[in-house]
Amino acid sequence: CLDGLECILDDVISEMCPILASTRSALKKVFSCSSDEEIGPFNTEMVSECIRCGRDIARTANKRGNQLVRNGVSLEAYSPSLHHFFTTEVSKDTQKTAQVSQELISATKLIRMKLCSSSQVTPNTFLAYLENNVIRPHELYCKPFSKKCLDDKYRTIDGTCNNKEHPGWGRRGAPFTRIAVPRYSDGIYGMPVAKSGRALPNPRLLSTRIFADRPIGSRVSTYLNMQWGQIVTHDIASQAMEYTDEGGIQCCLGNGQDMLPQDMLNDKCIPIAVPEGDVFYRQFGIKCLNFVRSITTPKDDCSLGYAEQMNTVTSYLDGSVVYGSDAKTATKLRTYSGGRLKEENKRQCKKGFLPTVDDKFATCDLRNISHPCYLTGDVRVNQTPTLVVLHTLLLREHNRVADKLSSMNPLWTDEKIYQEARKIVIAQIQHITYQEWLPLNFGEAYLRYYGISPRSLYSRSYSEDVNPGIISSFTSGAFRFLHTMIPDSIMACSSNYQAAYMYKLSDYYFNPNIVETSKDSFDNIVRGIVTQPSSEPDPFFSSEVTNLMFKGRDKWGLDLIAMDIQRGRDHGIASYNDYRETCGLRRATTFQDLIGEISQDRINTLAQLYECVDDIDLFVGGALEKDVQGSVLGHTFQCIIAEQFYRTRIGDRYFYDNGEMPHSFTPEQLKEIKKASIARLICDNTEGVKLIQRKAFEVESPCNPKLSCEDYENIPHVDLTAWKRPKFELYD
Ligand code: HEM
Ligand SMILES: [Ca+2]
Repeated sequence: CLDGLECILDDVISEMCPILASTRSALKKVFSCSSDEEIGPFNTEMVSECIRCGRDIARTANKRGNQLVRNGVSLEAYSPSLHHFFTTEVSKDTQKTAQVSQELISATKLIRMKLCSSSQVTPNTFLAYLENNVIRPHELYCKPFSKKCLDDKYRTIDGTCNNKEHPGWGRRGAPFTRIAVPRYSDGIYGMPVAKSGRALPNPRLLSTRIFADRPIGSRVSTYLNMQWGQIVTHDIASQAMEYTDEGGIQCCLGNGQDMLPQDMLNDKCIPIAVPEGDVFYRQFGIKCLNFVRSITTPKDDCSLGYAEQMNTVTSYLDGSVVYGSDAKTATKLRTYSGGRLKEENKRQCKKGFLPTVDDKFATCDLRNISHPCYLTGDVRVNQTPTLVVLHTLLLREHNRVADKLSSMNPLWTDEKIYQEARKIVIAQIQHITYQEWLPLNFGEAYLRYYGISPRSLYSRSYSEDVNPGIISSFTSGAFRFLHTMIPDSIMACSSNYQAAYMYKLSDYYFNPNIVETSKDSFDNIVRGIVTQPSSEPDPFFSSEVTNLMFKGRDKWGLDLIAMDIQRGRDHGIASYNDYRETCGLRRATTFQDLIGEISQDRINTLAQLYECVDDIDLFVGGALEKDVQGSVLGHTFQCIIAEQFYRTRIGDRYFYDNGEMPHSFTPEQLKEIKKASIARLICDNTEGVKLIQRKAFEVESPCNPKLSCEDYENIPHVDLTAWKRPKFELYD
């Protein structure tokens, strides 16, 4: 803490709003209001004044951001950084909420500074005080979340009211949750720094020095296994980047030729500098990679405190990738006839494709207006053609189920069929994830340990006390490690699985046209993803994502791994060492203490790059740990991911096998749902895929041979006659 008003003002201004000279006078008022004695720990007048001033600062910053874009500091067409913004869709209401949270963050910083400058309160005491003593602004300014819930038989679209005691838990727009105290440099929102106060190692340097490319295919898992992981991710988590009214935010000069000078920099910018000796980027003269902070959201009770980032989709594994996380999207996707979702027919294919998005060029990198660009429940759908394939399979499954239900129950309304089909598709997604996907990747033992292994029939483990919200270190740390499973290319196979064609991933980001170039394209890609191995889950990542991600017409793209590290810092994720403790390992005091979990050569590399063992980023330390037996992960990531999938299941009142609830499936129905598999989903929703291995997340082998889709003994189907009701039975 500093003495003297001018000194304090300089400190505040440089930390919070480096270029907002206009806020100086507003700040002056806050900092000169009263004498030390009068202030007391939390004088309400002072708090209101700080909230007012925080609001002014955040609003001025926002206006300035818009102005910068209008003045031409904007993203270039077809650039990787513009494509990155294709994955962010911020609705007006989201933007408003995010803005209020920025105002509260500014207010929190002001109060902390004011107390620090005038009393013995240290930043830590202040934060501890805030944890225990809720301070919040007037309800007219930020209204705590509340909702009256009906006793609903079906899930809401936005996730509210799943938990009746806490109707906001798991909803679209909820804050990510935390299992360790954040490491913001100022305790509130500042980008983390090393223990010494110096900068943490450059994320691009860490990416190239530790995670360089070594393309090895997995001997166990297929491309489909990786692709399902991404679908699961997109169902439960989506952070969005800060946005201006005028579009995305540019943080680099030109297309990355240099860092932007301070006076042209949006305060949400945290660009990644490309180090001098970078062999890849420097050949193209690229010195700066665009990177923008995630939007934040007020806590459910609107209280002041450190920044929390917003999850813009429902945290439940509830098919939001198919149906949307908000009413407007959900409505747009429905036909309102026969319970069906919209689909389009293409090239004499009997099965439908996803509908076309309203503004193709704002969402896809198309070379040609006739190329497809799709609309579904999640904005990231067009990121890769294989992601489109999975979305399409799920859309087709919904309509297949809806058609069957409606032909068996001709009196059912559109709404009834839609909701029942939705419930069945969600149940299948949950079953495939918990029965097939999690055990393959993380081992049966952990599912047993956490009490979330499949039950013979019903489970009764729902707990109202478990918050199903997505844990920040899960989504901005641990789960991103599975980026290691992304292969270089996408394989397409002909009908006899013989001839194959490889497409480079980087040629098809946001350009999914290869799924419908010919009548057979879709099925060819499906055969490819069940045949092609995923990349080996090791600490090496494909240069298709570390150098070329979202490459448009340039020769270079972004670095996903540098972004994973930077995003972890943006969200204030606690350090690797903190998570060792959270997860029951001994805290390391020297680099050498890591020897139980990390090999000696990797410890040496870490020691060269980081100043202190406490500085290691969660993503980096976790990625280097030796695998736990039966899992693709080390101890720390396993612990975080296990905790998340426990919460996602136990905290979901509508989880598909929950028994004794008004909305529970009948025993006959549940038995059928439990026959679902990813192999059957593919067989039922493609035209020309006639053969598939029973365990389609695993590569073909003598123990897992390709079988006929008509082999109902080994690849059973979900018999929907369990949903046939007596002809004149009435329904709500
Ligand atoms: C070709 C495949 C994939 C691509 C191109 C891709 C790309 C991306 C990108 C661009 C982001 C946002 C980066 C940021 O701004 O911070 C991201 C986030 C993420 N990815 Fe991937 N990813 C892929 C596959 C996967 C897979 C297989 C998994 C896990 C099984 C995964 C897990 C995640 C998670 C957890 C996040 C954070 C989600 C959020 O909170 O918004 N991704 N990925
Ligand atoms: Ca969801």
